[in-house]
Amino acid sequence: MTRQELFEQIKIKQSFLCVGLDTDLNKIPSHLQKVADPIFEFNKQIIDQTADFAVAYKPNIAFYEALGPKGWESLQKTLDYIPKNIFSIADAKRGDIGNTSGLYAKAFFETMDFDSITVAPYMGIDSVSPFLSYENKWVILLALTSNEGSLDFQFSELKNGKPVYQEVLEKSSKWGNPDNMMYVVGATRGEKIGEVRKIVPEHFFLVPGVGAQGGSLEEVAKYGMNSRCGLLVNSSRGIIYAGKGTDFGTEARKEAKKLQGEMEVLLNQYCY
Ligand SMILES: O=c1ccn([C@@H]2O[C@H](COP(=O)(O)O)[C@@H](O)[C@H]2O)c(=O)[nH]1
Repeated sequence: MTRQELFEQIKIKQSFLCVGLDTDLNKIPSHLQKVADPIFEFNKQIIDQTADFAVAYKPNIAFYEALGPKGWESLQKTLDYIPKNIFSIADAKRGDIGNTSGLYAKAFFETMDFDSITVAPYMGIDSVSPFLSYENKWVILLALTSNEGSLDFQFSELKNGKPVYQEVLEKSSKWGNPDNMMYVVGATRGEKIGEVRKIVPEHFFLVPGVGAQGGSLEEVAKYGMNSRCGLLVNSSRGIIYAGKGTDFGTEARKEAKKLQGEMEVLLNQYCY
C-alpha cells in the first residue's frame, strides 16, 4: 500500500486506528477452543467487527510463531482475510546481517504479503536496507518504544550529546524516506513524541501503548499529528479482549468505534 492510499483510507474512515491481533490461545473465549483453528476464527470475527473503523491490522508475530507450524498457518489465513485496502503490519521486530535480513524480508514481503514489518535499528544500515528494496513495502523502525526498558538505552547520551533515539531517527531517515519508512513511537512517551515529530516531520509513526499500557490518545495527537495525520495508533488487548465470552466480537466493535470517534474529533482539531 502506498502513502497516498493510506492517507485516503484515514480520510475516508476518519480514523487512524490500528487493531493489534495479539491473539493468545489462552485468552480466547472457550466456545472457540473447539473449532479447527481457534486463532483464525477469533481473528476473523475481530476483523469482521472492526474493519469499518480500522486502517491497519498488526498481528504480533510472537503470538503465532509460539504455536509452531499451526500458528504460521493461522497467521497466513489471517493475513489473507485482512481486506486489501487495510494496511497490514507484521510486528516481528527483525533485523540481522544483510543476507539474513534479506531472507526475513522475503519471508514477510514475498512468501507472506505483508505491507510492512517492524525492524530493530541496532545492527545498522545493512540490517535494514534489504527490507527497503521492495516497492510499496514499508519498514517500521523502532525509535522510542513504549516499555519501561526503553530507558536503558534509548535515552542514553552519545558523545555528540544526542540521545540514542535521536541519532537513530536522524541517521535512519536518510536510509529510507517517508514513502517507505515509519517509526515506532510509544504512546507512553508524552511530549517526547513532539521532539520526534520535529526530527521527522513527514514520516508516519506507529504508536503502540494506548489502552492496556495507559498512553493518552489526546497527547499522541497533540504532539505527534502532522497536517496529513501521520499516525497509526495501535490498541491490541484493549480491543480484542474487551469481551470475554460469545460477545467478544461486538465488544471489540464497541471499543474500536469508541476510539474511531475520538480520532475523528482529533483529526478535525489538529489536521483537516
Ligand atoms: O514500543 C512498543 C513496540 C511494540 N509494542 C507492541 O504493540 C502491541 C501493544 O499491545 P497492547 O495490548 O495494546 O498494549 C504489542 O503487540 C506490543 O508487543 C509495544 O507495545 N510497544
